[in-house]
Amino acid sequence: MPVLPFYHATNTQESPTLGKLIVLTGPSGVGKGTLMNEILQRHPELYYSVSVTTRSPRPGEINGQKYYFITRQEFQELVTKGELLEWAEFAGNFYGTPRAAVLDHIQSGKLVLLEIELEGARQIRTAFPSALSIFILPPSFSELENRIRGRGQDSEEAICRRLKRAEAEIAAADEFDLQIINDDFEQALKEIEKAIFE
Ligand SMILES: Nc1nc2c(ncn2[C@@H]2O[C@H](COP(=O)(O)OP(=O)(O)O)[C@@H](O)[C@H]2O)c(=O)[nH]1
Ligand SMILES: Nc1ncnc2c1ncn2[C@@H]1O[C@H](COP(=O)(O)OP(=O)(O)O)[C@@H](O)[C@H]1O
Repeated sequence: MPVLPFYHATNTQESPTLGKLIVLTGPSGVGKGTLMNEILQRHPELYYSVSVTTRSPRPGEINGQKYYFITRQEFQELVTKGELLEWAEFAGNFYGTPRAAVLDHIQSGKLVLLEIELEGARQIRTAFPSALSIFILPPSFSELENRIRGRGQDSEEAICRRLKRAEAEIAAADEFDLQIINDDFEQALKEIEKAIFE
């Protein structure tokens, strides 16, 4: 079982007062993870919230880097104990944001980044109205499909589930503070950086 950074939150208040919470969302395959990695490389002072998931690791995915890979039972226990700030089911697996680490980093004045799907992003918007929410759009649906397939890491079934879900996600883009099209990668990065640091 992975060792999770779940210590008791010193702050139970749900509204960030010192740091800033930033949510990046958008359909699977749009490039959220790639954009996030580059932002973290360029700005190591940012805190990236590592999620828990019941999905199996893809080849090369290291436990504790992008995700803590846990069982469904472990996930259920975290939900029951109120240890997740938000959680959702996506394409047959569960994903959630560990609460304590995020709240403590906000309290200490950090910029905290979440990269999560639509339902979780909605939960965060409700709980943290002052959070900055950014929706990443693909230049077209066919390009989104090319990217998911080109990544070459998911089964046909997983790809179909993601594409089906993508339509509903894209339809919700306007709910978020900012919509950024990830066509030219550098341009998209610049727009995200501007939103985060302005
Ligand atoms: N609600 C929620 N969604 C998450 C969390 N972590 C990751 N996700 C989202 O879950 C979806 C599936 O992620 P993943 O299985 O890594 O597939 P990928 O997005 O196709 O690379 C993506 O939209 C992620 O942004 C989380 O903690 N909470
Ligand atoms: N601007 C872009 N132009 C072309 N390909 C991109 C761009 N941004 C990301 N990609 C590629 O698209 C694929 C999906 O990106 P990924 O970051 O895994 O998406 P997500 O995390 O949103 O599921 C990856 O192969 C990535 O290299």
